[in-house]
Amino acid sequence: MVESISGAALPFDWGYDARLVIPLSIVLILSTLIYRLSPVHPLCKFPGPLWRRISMIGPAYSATNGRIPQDVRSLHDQYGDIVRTGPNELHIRDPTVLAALWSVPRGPGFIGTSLSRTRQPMVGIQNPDEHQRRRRPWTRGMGPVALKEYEHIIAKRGQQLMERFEENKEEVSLDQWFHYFVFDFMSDMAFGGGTELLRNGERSNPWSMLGKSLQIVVVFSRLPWLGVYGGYIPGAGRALRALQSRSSEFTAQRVKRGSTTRDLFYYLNNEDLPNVQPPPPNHLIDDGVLAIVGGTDTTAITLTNLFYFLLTHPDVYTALQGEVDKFYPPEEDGFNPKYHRDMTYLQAVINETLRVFPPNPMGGQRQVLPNGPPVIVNNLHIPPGTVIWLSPYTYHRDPRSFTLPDTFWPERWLIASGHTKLEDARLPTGSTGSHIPVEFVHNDTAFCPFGGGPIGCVGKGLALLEIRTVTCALLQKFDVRTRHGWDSQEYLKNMKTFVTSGRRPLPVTLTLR
Ligand code: HEM
Repeated sequence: MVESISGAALPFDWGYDARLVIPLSIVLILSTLIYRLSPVHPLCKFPGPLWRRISMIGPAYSATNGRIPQDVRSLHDQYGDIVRTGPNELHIRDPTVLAALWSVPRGPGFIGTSLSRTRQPMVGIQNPDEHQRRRRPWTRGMGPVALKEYEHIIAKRGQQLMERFEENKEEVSLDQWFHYFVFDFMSDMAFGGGTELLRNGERSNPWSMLGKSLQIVVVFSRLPWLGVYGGYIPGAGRALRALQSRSSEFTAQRVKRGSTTRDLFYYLNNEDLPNVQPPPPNHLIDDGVLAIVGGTDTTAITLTNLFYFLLTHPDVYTALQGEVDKFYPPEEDGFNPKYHRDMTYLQAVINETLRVFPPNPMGGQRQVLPNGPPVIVNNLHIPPGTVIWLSPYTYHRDPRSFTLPDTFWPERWLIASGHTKLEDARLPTGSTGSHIPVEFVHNDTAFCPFGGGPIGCVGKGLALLEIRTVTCALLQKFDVRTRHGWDSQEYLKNMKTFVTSGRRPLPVTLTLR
């Protein structure tokens, strides 16, 4: 019989002296801390705040303030391009190594957010071969042939959006309607139907649990082991379980119904390859959640930010309206994407919106394989097991890559692509001089709102198609004006990033053109 610390006899023999538990734990914790601070730790040569080297608990807690991108940018300004932000974590803001680092495999953050070590959507799979296998149907489902099929769904839902705009034109909350549009479109596109937010409003939203518990999600993504235990706490993963169960319902209905159109599940379920076995149901359910989580907020936030910039930069609005009117006069079908590729100013405005406000400001986490070789790029040597972050926000706001990085200036894209000469380009809104006051720099490699490499955003083409179509159709049909009394500064206040950069209200009035 062994005694407990309080001296009472324990009911069974654990095979060791229980009085040693506390002292041994203290020794273990202290030796771990000393190791993490010591010159023998593999990341010792990288600078960073002392408290971040000790444990991930502090950084995970500080991430709940919703200001991770801004905080990381300050750390880079203080410590340089490579900062040790955790015992085993680096943030890297060096465009010369970025292209190579995109091929580092996925990091462990999704283990925490999906509350499971074993069950992961495609985006969370760390093993590169398995990830590549799971990504194949996604690549088919997001390729040019598939996108062509989705054009009519965008047009149908886009038409419905314009009708709602017309009915509510006195006061329209653009952010809200863009969210309704992306959810209805994504449900049609992924599952062949299932939501009617454009018709019935938010109360009918079967995905309303999305966006809940974001502060917990961000903590679990920094402390994956806690996420795994968190999964056992009743209530902790309620939003995730609800998402899975909703996706499970939608998936079951969709698989039972079979494909009526070539939707995303047509590819994810291998219906396009009759000789190939369909994947296990859990893969389909998790990838259904991924389509909703990855493909809705990001696109709606970009559309809202784009119109925020148009409304606060009247010269840009006028220039874009001119281009839309040239390609989509009233008699043209505003939902037909046939002119998109010629609309250089539209693309410049979209790029600039994504540069200043990337909807996923921290991008996708990476980890050098723990049992593999180190990653060596130029003079940078990253030891096995190191978690790395390549934050689009910090790359996009680096003056070495982009002139006046905090300024919204779509013309920079036209200058960089040779469509406009620097001396002929319109200056940023509100400029007083006759030329930009600094040397023009533009580094395309540092532009990464969709991440990059073999695990970069698979939905980029679809997102751009949606954004271009809705922008053209809206500007073709309506004049958009801010609601009287709206304070544009309010939009910038309380911008909080947990996973995405969050949704902010954009109230406008619309007038039929
Ligand atoms: C403006 C809109 C969007 C932005 C800014 C965006 C951004 C991103 C980023 C930063 C990543 C991580 C990439 C990396 O780790 O390198 C990602 C991954 C992903 N995105 Fe998007 N995304 C957008 C729209 C979409 C859409 C419409 C879909 C369609 C369902 C989608 C599906 C995915 C998927 C499935 C992944 C995981 C890819 C993988 O693990 O292989 N995204 N996205």
